[in-house]
Amino acid sequence: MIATSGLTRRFGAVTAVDDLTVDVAPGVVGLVGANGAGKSTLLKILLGLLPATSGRVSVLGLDVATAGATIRERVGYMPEHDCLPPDVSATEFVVQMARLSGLPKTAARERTADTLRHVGLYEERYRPMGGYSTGMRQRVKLAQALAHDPALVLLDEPTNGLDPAGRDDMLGLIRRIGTDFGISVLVTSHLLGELERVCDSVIVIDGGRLLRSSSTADVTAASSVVVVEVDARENEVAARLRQAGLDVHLVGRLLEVGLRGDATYDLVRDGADDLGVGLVRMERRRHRMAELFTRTADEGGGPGAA
Ligand SMILES: Nc1ncnc2c1ncn2[C@@H]1O[C@H](COP(=O)(O)OP(=O)(O)OP(=O)(O)O)[C@@H](O)[C@H]1O
Repeated sequence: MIATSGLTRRFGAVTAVDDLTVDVAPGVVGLVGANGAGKSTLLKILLGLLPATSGRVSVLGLDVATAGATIRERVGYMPEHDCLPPDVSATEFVVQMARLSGLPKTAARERTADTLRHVGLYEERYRPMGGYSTGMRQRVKLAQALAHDPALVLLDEPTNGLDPAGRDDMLGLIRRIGTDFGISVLVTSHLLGELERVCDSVIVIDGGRLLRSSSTADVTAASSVVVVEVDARENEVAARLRQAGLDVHLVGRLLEVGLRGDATYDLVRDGADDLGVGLVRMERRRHRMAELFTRTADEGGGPGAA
């Protein structure tokens, strides 16, 4: 979907993107980095809006240096900053953007209605955007990126300024762009935790340099720890399970039990039952990407994962 080789972009003394070589497969891909890491600069280079200082980049198999206009026909872009005219409605705006992308009038109207419905804007779509909440504005920005049915969308910090419920909605929408419509997504955020929930893979950059590029499934594979929560007397349950030959650590009120095959689950259930204690939760822990990247940061001075 995207390939860069030795990509570098300097602004005077600042190197915003520094010798970046990365191959991005189709799917929903996260690009994470602290503020100033070079994410927006990279997106603008991918769109052919900003020339690289050196190195090569291709998007959808096309060379950005020579095929910028063709790439922009097939790629949607949601910029980070607010860019919506306050005195027009979402419908008028998205129709206009779709027409600028080359759709005929009727097709532009139809696509606009579909896309605005998809992002969850209904009767509000006829009101001037100046009165919209941040969440509604982010949805319009997303809709205009999708209006011309692109093969790939580049989303720059789409959860910025949203409250937790708004973030969840936006992350759900992003996931569905990939799964329901088969459109590849490159989405940036400074929060790794939110990207791991919706992305097939994540690229981490810091100071314009590649720190890591990994598939989410590889990183978040199941660990060998079963987390157990009981409704009382966790110390006694822990002792009981140790007697049964299991490794148990008490962390606050939770028991972390080392997995020894499927029999572990039966031993935990029986142990709690013997003591007359209720079992609230028993689940195999999954690694979180943040753990891995925090270790990387400790070793190499990269960004803290949130
Ligand atoms: N047009 C420009 N002129 C000068 N310096 C710039 C320009 N654009 C970006 N930079 C610098 O390049 C570095 C990377 O900026 P960039 O906006 O790409 O980071 P980012 O990861 O997108 O962060 P943010 O989320 O804060 O926008 C920063 O140090 C920034 O100040």
